[in-house]
Amino acid sequence: MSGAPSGAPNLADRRRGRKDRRHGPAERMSEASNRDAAGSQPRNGRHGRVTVRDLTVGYRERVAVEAVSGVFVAGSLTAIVGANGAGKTTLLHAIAGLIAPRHGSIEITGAEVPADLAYLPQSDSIDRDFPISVLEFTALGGWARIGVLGRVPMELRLHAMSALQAVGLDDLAGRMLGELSVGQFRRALFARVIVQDAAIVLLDEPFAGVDAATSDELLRLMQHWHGEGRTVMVALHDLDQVLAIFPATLLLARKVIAWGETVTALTPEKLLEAGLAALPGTRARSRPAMPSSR
Ligand SMILES: Nc1ncnc2c1ncn2[C@@H]1O[C@H](COP(=O)(O)OP(=O)(O)OP(=O)(O)O)[C@@H](O)[C@H]1O
Repeated sequence: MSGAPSGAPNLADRRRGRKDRRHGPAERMSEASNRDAAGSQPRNGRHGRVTVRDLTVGYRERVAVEAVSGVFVAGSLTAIVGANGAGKTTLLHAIAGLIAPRHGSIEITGAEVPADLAYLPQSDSIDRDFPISVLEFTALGGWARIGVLGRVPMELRLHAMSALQAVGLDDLAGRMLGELSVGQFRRALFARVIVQDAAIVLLDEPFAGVDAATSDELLRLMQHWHGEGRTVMVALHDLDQVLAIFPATLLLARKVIAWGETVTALTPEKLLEAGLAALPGTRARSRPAMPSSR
């Protein structure tokens, strides 16, 4: 990954020759339109492909994600966009295996989960009071290689240090995690993802609340991961950023409003349907409420 060691050297070998050849209804529905501008042929032997079939996820009586079907093709870079409460985090949680589907399924092929799936949560959902240094936190990205209770081997410490360098945080490696600012903590989260070296990367609002320079650097890092052939999904709110950078977009309002090439997914009509104001220069009329949960 960017400026850092490429991580577990045996991952590419493990993935080699694991092309997915399945073609069910979910694939037919969205795969063609979901191919990104860089082409959907993953590079570096990475083939993480996520197929979502009729997925419904909820919390008690509330349905947060309903009947979602589609494919995140290997090597794609997809923005997941929607109003507050649209189900973006819930979908990412379901893909990461943190919440079980109520109905439907998620199939991940070409990658060994959970080790090959990196999830960067919203920063405010992490307890930062845990007594751990920035370096140790970053090294946790390699948990699959060391085991949760194992000692951090020197090779992994070096890898974590190198990842901290890549995000400009090496000077703070010895600091306690709780002492970092919001932007520094976000960089540490990205460093942890670098160490994990996963084929599938899920980012939940990774650029929220950071300054423009930090946001630009982290965006470049994310684009680099995409360039390496990883499958990257990002929940975010900045539509200008989505239009400028993301080849594919999933527009969500509990259900799928649109899923495909960004320029065709983010039309004024579809944005309004999703409860979002239309982009500047487009004809925004009213702003309908989010469809209510059952
Ligand atoms: N732990 C939970 N328990 C109960 N309901 C929840 C829980 N987490 C989310 N929800 C509900 O599920 C729906 C989807 O929430 P989710 O966090 O996935 O939306 P989101 O699109 O990520 O929103 P935001 O942009 O505000 O982060 C919302 O109605 C929310 O209130």
